[in-house]
Amino acid sequence: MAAELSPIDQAKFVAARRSVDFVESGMKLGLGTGSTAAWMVRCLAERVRDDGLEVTCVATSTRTVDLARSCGLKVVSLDDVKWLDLTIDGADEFDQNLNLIKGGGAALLQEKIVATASDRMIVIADAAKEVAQLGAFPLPVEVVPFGWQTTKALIEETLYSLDVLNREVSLRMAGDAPLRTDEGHFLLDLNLKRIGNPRQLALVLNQIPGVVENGLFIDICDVVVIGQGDGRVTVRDINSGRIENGAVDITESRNIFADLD
Ligand SMILES: O=C[C@H](O)[C@H](O)[C@H](O)COP(=O)(O)O
Repeated sequence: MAAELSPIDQAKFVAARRSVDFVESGMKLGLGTGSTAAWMVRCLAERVRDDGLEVTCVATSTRTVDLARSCGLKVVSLDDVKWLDLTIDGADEFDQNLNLIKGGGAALLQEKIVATASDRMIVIADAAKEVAQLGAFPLPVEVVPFGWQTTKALIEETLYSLDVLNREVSLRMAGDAPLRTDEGHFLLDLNLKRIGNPRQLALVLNQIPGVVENGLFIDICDVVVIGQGDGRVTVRDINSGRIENGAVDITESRNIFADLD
């Protein structure tokens, strides 16, 4: 129920609710992963039900596949459709250029493949995710399990050569064992505090043997929808420079089953 939601969850709902206004019937859609994306999946399912929209969805994690199907959405594989009209996803941080850190929910690899295969990517976020400089959120890097400690050492060496001052690298755990992504890989979280040159870092990380992908999304996001706990919402389009302010009725979240992950 909306009255029981924290302001941050209300803000996530607001961004998610506004984002599904961009969906048109016939679209092929990428569905992100995480608590904000989970709201979006529910809002989308409501539009499909109430407005008769017909959409085909590709999900970015097994969690999102399960949620979308349980909401009655049609989910296919990316290989079934190959290209998408629009992807809507959350983020851990975004800057003024709409470059992102993603992967806090361990889904960065499929998220980056799906977003890159989309004509447009919309990021949905609460206002606290906006930063002047990326890096306060530890940067997730997906690595193959084979020789992961060597890969970690190579990452640390690379950070040193780039003069990155803060370079704590830790293996993400799930209880007593390393967390496995949907693709069976491990995740290293790079606590860098500040990322001076995200474009350069994204490129050099992916050149290290054993690195599968990193959580920096550079020049991928087109639009950010920023929600606030009181219902205010801002839509910012990086290509047109257009900024639109509006509001969402937060009581609408009562109609949506709020099984947040
Ligand atoms: O791997 C997970 C994703 O990149 C999420 O979109 C990101 O962590 C944001 O998640 P949330 O909406 O739960 O803050």
